[in-house]
Amino acid sequence: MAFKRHKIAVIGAGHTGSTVALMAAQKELGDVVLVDIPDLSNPTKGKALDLLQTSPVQQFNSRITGTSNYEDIQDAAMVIITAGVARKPGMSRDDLVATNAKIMRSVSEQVKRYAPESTVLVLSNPVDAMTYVCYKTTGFPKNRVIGQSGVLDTARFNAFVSEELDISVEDISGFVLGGHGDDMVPLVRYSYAGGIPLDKIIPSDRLEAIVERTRKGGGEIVGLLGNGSAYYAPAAALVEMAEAIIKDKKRILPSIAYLEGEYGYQNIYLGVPTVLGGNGIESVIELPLTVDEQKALDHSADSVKSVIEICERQM
Ligand SMILES: NC(=O)C1=CN([C@@H]2O[C@H](COP(=O)(O)OP(=O)(O)OC[C@H]3O[C@@H](n4cnc5c(N)ncnc54)[C@H](O)[C@@H]3O)[C@@H](O)[C@H]2O)C=CC1
Ligand SMILES: O=C([O-])CC(=O)C(=O)O
Repeated sequence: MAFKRHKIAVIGAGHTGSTVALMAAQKELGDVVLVDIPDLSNPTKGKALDLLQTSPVQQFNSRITGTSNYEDIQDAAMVIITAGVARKPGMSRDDLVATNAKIMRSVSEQVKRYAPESTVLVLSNPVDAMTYVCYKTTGFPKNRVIGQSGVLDTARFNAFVSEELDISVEDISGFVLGGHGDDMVPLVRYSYAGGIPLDKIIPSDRLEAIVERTRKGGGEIVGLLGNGSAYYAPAAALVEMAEAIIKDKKRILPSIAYLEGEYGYQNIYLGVPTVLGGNGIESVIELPLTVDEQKALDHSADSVKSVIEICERQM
């Protein structure tokens, strides 16, 4: 049997979608099909053509095409959903729920129809609830519907620690649990620099400031950009998850996973440590939490549940 490149569909060709297309192609993870809603002109085709023309310079062989026709995602192995509106200064991610849940349902119906065997990564906010909507709409097994938050939140935490200590990002491994909101739970107790627990080398007030800045990391960028939200680091996070799955790497990465009893929760999508490989989420890793850590996680899960309830009333 001939070997073929994977097809990766990226739905939503805005800031994050087009950046994902470029980063995935640069890594030659597969041929990328960028999809967005039809327009009088054809910006999605135009973006894809521009992106493709970086390939001779950067020496990658992945193809990138643009379309507004879902038939073009037929049999994609992976679908990355970035479609939806982004928040503006003064808004929370949850303020996007009504608009983005509608978009997520219509996109997920197309994914179910044209790429029924795909593994889906969801980015659109509020992402824990949007991943739930995608799961319920596609009816795909839970291991194949996965949300992105923790890779990005951990990257922010690691970047701040690297700046604080003036040491390489390569040696820092932070750990963030919970929903992708300001009440997410960065767990200092499970965070290290070169194997050394962070609380041994960073004073507690500085560490608390880093935790707080991580929680509000998305909002900091929304405030600075003025008209939209972060996209380079979110795209890099999606591509790291996609690579772990496409190459069956079995990496331990945080994912937004459907929980059926893990950490004490049922029927919810929430950020937890997972093993990501060829079968998507191959397992959820449960860790012992202190009473205070569990309380913080419960608080975050309650916020996610209330947004999921809003979505369920619309479904
Ligand atoms: N989970 C996370 O960590 C992060 C989530 N986000 C979220 O990702 C989403 C996208 O952000 P950006 O790319 O910056 O926004 P953007 O506005 O640049 O791009 C969104 C694109 O989605 C398209 N779109 C809207 N409805 C569609 C539909 N029915 N079918 C196909 N495409 C459709 C729009 O035309 C637009 O091109 C937002 O909801 C944002 O809040 C962004 C960064 C991080
Ligand atoms: O903050 C936002 O609206 C976008 C996002 O989720 C992030 O950058 O973490």
